Amino acid sequence: MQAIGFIGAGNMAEAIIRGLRAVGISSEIRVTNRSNQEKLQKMAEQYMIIPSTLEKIVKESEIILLAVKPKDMLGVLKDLQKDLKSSQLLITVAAGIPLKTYEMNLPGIPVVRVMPNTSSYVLKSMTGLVQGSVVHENHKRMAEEIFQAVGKTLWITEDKLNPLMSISGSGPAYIYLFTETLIQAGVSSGLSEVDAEMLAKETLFGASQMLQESGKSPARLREEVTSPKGTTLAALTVFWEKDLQDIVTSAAKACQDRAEEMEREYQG
Ligand SMILES: NC(=O)C1=CN([C@@H]2O[C@H](COP(=O)(O)OP(=O)(O)OC[C@H]3O[C@@H](n4cnc5c(N)ncnc54)[C@H](O)[C@@H]3O)[C@@H](O)[C@H]2O)C=CC1
Ligand SMILES: O=C(O)[C@@H]1CCC=N1
Repeated sequence: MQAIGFIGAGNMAEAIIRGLRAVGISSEIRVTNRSNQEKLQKMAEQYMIIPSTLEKIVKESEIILLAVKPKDMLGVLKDLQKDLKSSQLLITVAAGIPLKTYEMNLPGIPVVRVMPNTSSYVLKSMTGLVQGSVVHENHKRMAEEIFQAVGKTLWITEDKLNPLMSISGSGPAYIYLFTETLIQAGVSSGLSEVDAEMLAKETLFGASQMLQESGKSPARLREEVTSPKGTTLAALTVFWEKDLQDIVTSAAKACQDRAEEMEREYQG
């Protein structure tokens, strides 16, 4: 894999870098971070990254991966305008910034817009990828190589990226919230916090593995837990009566609406 430079060393950058090193990718990885230089030093020790500056990253990386918050992106694009070359590939993980913003600010530079998730950390990301207008097959292969190393990938069109984000990009947070509420339910029923946490987490791990390995659909797996007139049915009936489907659909829609709002804000 070519030399990669990360601009931004937050949660998402660390998850990807950790994943790349975990699968044995030994390419040069340069990283710059505006805040928290201690974190950069720690990452140098843990993942053999080279703490760097934006200027050096532009000089020495074939792939530049933008991992700053959307509000900081326009500033970074301005900083990149002078020295970036069309032989370099730009990959952005930012939510809510359309491809045209990158292409207007950096004409002629190939850009791939991606939406991974933080499970890159454990090589289980689900990453959506969208190709920009000057992206060739070799650029697609370069982007795919990074994200296939840290999980599964799916090429889609840009109009589907916000729907994808509302499922797999933000989705881990929904699962963590559900886990938190399950732990709290256990505590409310009299279990200790420690026991409730172990029960909820192990249940989530087991169910995830069943989804992955059993070859059965989620509906079929649910039915196998649910005895007629039994305890599970009593619990599921509460989810249905309170319209869990409506809650989840509305949450995914809110996620997409916010992304669209950001896209209007950041299209400059
Ligand atoms: N956290 C997540 O689950 C996901 C995040 N994303 C996207 O990833 C991007 C980063 O998100 P997080 O890692 O969660 O944010 P974060 O806040 O943890 O990290 C961003 C980092 O960028 C640094 N930074 C800001 N401006 C900079 C500059 N000019 N030069 C160098 N470093 C700079 C900050 O100091 C910070 O450490 C966002 O655009 C977000 O939309 C995408 C998918 C999932
Ligand atoms: O919350 C956010 O905006 C980012 C995008 C997907 C996950 N986290």
